[in-house]
Amino acid sequence: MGGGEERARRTSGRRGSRASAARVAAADLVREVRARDGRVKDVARGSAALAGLSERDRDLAMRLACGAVATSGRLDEVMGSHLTGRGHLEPRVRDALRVSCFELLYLSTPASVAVDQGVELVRVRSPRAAGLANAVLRRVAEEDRPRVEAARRRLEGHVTGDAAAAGPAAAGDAADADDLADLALVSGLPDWLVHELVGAVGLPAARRACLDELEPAPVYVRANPMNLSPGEAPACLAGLGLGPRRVEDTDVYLLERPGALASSGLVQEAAVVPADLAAQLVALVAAPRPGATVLEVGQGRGTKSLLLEAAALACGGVADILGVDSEAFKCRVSRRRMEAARLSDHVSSLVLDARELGGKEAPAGVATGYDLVFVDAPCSGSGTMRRHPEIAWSLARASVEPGGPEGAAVPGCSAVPGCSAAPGDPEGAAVSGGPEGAAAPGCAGGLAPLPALQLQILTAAAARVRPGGELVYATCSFLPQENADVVDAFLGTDEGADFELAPVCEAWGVRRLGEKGQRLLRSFSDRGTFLSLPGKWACDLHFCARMVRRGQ
Ligand SMILES: C[S@@+](CC[C@H](N)C(=O)[O-])C[C@H]1O[C@@H](n2cnc3c(N)ncnc32)[C@H](O)[C@@H]1O
Repeated sequence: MGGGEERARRTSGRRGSRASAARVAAADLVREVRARDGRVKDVARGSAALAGLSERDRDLAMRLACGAVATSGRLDEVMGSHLTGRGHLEPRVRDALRVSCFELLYLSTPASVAVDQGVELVRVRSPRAAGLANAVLRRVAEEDRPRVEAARRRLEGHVTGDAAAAGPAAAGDAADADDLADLALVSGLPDWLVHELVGAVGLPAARRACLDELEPAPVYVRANPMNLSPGEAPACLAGLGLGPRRVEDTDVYLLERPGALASSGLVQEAAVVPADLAAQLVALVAAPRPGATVLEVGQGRGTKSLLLEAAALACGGVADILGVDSEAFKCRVSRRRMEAARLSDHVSSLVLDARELGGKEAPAGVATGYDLVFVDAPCSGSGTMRRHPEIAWSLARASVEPGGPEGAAVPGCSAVPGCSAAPGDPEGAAVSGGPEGAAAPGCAGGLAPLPALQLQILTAAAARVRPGGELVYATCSFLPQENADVVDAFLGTDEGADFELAPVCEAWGVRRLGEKGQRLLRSFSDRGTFLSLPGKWACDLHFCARMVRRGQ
């Protein structure tokens, strides 16, 4: 913070109030995310202001910063409607106003407190903008907050079956313009993503997802059997006060009080693997048998490798996994994690562009045929926006929808005009470089750039499945363009003609679950593929499809 801002902060308490440390930290985070075009979590990790706060204030600062980023476009629209004729907002003033506008619209803070704090927060940034902030925030409190509250009540009415609260549009599952407007207002998502969400999961599930969208994401863990026996996990988690709740009869636990997980050392020691329930279930669909050979494509920092091994170990023994990823630093992180997990003899990492996996000859270090090839594809991350709030308003529609405006694309489509930028992928859809001249085949064939890259990776990886072996394709996106469309396009290629779709519920790792776990999986399985939806268990939206290569 500059000296001017510090002076302004010291003198800001005109009527005895001053901006709270949590709100100042939130506005700092929002500014940093904008200035660095970064991710909230990465910026938060290095934030001294955040580190100096109490746990309660840190939680509030994170809630405000994540919310202000997740709803930024919606907040600008609301604020913009009260700014007409009032001139241009300096970016640092806009950052502070977004934080306060989010608090007014989406948190239960009394309006008078949120407005007063908002004015003081803006005064810290720019004393002369305090009057403008006062005028805008008062109108947001009087006009927009009641609109959001009413929309929320209607959505809750639909979800709980309270027809009086739901209002006249209660009947039927087809979304009309009022439904879409309510969903957009309550979730803060861009209109196009709301539209896509309803198309992908249906109106009832979209309502639940939109109601949850701005709540803190739940924390799920499962034990790494190499360091903590699954039988001892519940007592260990409960003893630390984490409030574990078992998900049906799986080995996955929801932590009802996850606050102490970070300081418990369990994650650093690789005793437990934190990952959303959806990711944990995808790993069960892809679970390798003990002793199986596995090629994991898009290994990233190794979370799924740990989950795949946990599933194999729970059934008697380790699998042999080779993970490939185009990002060298992720491979380094993954190797470190496997050492901590005592799995480095069984899981290795290779820096490789997966598009090089195709053809008769396998690249150096890669075997010719694997029992299982698991493609954890680079994707938009649209199913994980609760955890990665910057995705919602930075994801370029044209990167996932064919025929969109030029310029929104992913590297690897570089041979195709307009393919040069990257979408807002939490796990690096943006790959640097790529094999010489490797155009994404689908780019020219009607797929948008990101699905085209996914198809190219899936097709190349499929070449490494042995006859009779399995190919699992997964994304953390709900967009059909990245999911079923890619799988359908793959099955239509020469390589794909050798594969047939196999129901996820018949996967070995799923059949080994008890009745309740299998029922949970079945509830997420539509036409044989998997798409997780928020319901009894809050979770991200992930997709996976399982395919088997013909022959033995
Ligand atoms: C969804 S993330 C994988 C997450 C990872 N499996 C985990 O559980 O931590 C997709 C990964 O694909 C990698 N990736 C993107 N393009 C790639 C390519 N052409 N070849 C190999 N990996 C790629 C990204 O670096 C990213 O780590």
